[in-house]
Amino acid sequence: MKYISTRGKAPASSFEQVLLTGLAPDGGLYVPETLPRFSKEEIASWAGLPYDELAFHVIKPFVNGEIPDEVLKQLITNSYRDFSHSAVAPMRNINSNEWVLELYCGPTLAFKDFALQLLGRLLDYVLIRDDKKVAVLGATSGDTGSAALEGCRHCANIDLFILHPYQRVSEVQRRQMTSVPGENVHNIAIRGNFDDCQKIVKTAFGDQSFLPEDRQLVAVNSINWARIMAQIVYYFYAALQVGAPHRPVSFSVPTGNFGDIYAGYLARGMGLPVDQLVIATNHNDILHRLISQNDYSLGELKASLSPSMDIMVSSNFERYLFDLFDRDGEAVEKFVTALGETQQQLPEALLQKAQSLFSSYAVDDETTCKVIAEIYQDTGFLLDPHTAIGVEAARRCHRNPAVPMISLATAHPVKFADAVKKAGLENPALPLHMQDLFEREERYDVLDNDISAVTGYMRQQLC
Ligand SMILES: Cc1ncc(COP(=O)(O)O)c(C=O)c1O
Ligand SMILES: N[C@@H](CCOP(=O)(O)O)C(=O)O
Repeated sequence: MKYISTRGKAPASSFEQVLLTGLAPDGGLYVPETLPRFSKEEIASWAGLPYDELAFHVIKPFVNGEIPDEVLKQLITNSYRDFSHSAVAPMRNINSNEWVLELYCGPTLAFKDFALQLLGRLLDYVLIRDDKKVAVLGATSGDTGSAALEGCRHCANIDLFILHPYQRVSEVQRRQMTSVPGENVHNIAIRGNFDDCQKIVKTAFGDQSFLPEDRQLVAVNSINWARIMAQIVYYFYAALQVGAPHRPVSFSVPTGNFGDIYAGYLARGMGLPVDQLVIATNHNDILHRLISQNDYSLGELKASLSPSMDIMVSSNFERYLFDLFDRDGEAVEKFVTALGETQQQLPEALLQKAQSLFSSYAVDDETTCKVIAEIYQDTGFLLDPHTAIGVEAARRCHRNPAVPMISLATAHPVKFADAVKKAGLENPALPLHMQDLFEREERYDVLDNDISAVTGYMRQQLC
């Protein structure tokens, strides 16, 4: 298996090459040249497998033998060993055919742990084997940051630089990142929003001349293919529990950078019978506007009660566009680089194609809180605001009630006290391993929204 760029101008790369980078040299994102496809019988034979065993089957074709099977198996098993629930990703029924997939049983209480626990181990293995040192550079709206630090902080060959938007993440999210000890951990608060942080990261990948000679940048955001690869697994895991592959299944996914829902799109391409994928957004609704009104234009990024989804420039949408545009890299580049300059529209036939799989819905803060309160009252289950948006969008968009609808629960409510309080409910207690979070020392620096401020800072720390 080779990986190619969505802009069509970069040489094909191996798994190890895409693991150890971020963007392709032409500014595009890597995708597999061809997607592995599993037969119905093969998928059916995985019913009842423990999470890690299923993950090995799904992930193996993407690694292409570049890591020996036995090693890969062990890295996967170790990644999910310490999750707080034996099912790793437990499923909960909230109404007749409505399900919630709990993806927050990892160490940092968000779905990011599924990929970043594995990414940290894959990097550690490859870097030690090849005797290489790298600098990880990531942007976070709150959850990727702590999951990346937790996944990679033990790797001696990695220095970690995580940018978060100053005063725009929740207090628990900030403390989870800024209280991580270690000489190799560098938290930077940027005076700007998440899109600003992500732009700095992408610009730095494009010109790495600021790094010492023996270093290269590696991404921990979902621009790194390995992130997406690991996130495909739980779509299979959940679907198998409600009767797939013998019946279709739908998913509702709280969406920001489009990584999570893109993983669901790939699961479908690999043979999982997915009927509907619901794009659930907060008022930063560029993707909802595109799907519902064919309006792909930047609006003002406004803070919400679901801060992790305060994103407008949705990185992985480019990967989907690459397929939608029949893998025409030039057309993709033209479409995505015009964002911000003009209002972009899809040709009608392509919009209809997108709409045949994707539905979308945007949920405001008030409704988010109402849903948190209602679901708690009806089921005793406390949702975080991102999950509440997914559940509401699922209810609004579910086309066929006979098809199970699974909403992805992407974070634990304890991370978002503001929303829980505004819903009139009490915030749950922090889990045992985070009990002293509010007493831990915090370390971070605040920098202007300026690429040279960040690259200068990184150079100073690395030299
Ligand atoms: C809790 C939570 N939910 C949903 C999302 C959206 O996921 P994606 O960016 O993959 O669309 C994020 C962050 O991206 C998140 O942290
Ligand atoms: N919501 C994310 C934003 C970054 O998304 P990623 O999936 O590309 O890492 C966060 O919490 O940081």
